Amino acid sequence: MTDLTVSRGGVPVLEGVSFDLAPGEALVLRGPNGSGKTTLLRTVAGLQPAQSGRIDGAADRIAYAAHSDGLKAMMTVTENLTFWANVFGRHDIASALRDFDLDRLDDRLAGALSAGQKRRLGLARLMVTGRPVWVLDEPTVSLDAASVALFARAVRGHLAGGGSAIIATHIDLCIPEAALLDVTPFRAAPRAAAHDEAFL
Ligand SMILES: Nc1ncnc2c1ncn2[C@@H]1O[C@H](COP(=O)(O)OP(=O)(O)OP(=O)(O)O)[C@@H](O)[C@H]1O
Repeated sequence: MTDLTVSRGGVPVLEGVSFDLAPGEALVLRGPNGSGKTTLLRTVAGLQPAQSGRIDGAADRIAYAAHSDGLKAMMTVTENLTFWANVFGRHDIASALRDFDLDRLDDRLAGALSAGQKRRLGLARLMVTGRPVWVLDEPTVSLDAASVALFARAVRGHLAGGGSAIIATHIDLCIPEAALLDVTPFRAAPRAAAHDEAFL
């Protein structure tokens, strides 16, 4: 990513953000609430255009996990993972079930899972996509300490297999391979237009 400016509602949020992410590398985004981490991740994932700058090598390589778990409530755990695997032309869900400790919940409806179990299933979806770049927004919300450790292990396994990850989080994930990027210095200066919209 080179010299990116990202915006919300037409107002620049972060300016001049550049970073590289090679296979096997992870980047943890830090910054206070409202500083622009979600906006940056959504832009990198191609869900919204960059205001300026360049994003190379991201298209079709990213699996994005947002704040919501993106589950089908009336499908079982197995059916949800199978659905996502098939969307990405893949079939193996066994390792995702195992790595996120979902084996014993495999035939439960997603709508009947606890918040932390739903989150584990939402994250397990990443594994079945086969996509090399994981873009994750606050992935550990609702997770207990044991599940955070499961998640960190899954990320490290992904990195060891040549994958990469960009993760916005407020907690220490204990992923020693990860570099940190504090977005605070890249916050856009307040624009006159943002304050002059007196008639909105
Ligand atoms: N539609 C919009 N128009 C203008 N500003 C917006 C709009 N949506 C969000 N914002 C602002 O953009 C800024 C960046 O929000 P963003 O969600 O990227 O922050 P964040 O770093 O992910 O925060 P958090 O840690 O709370 O999740 C915030 O100040 C937010 O209020």
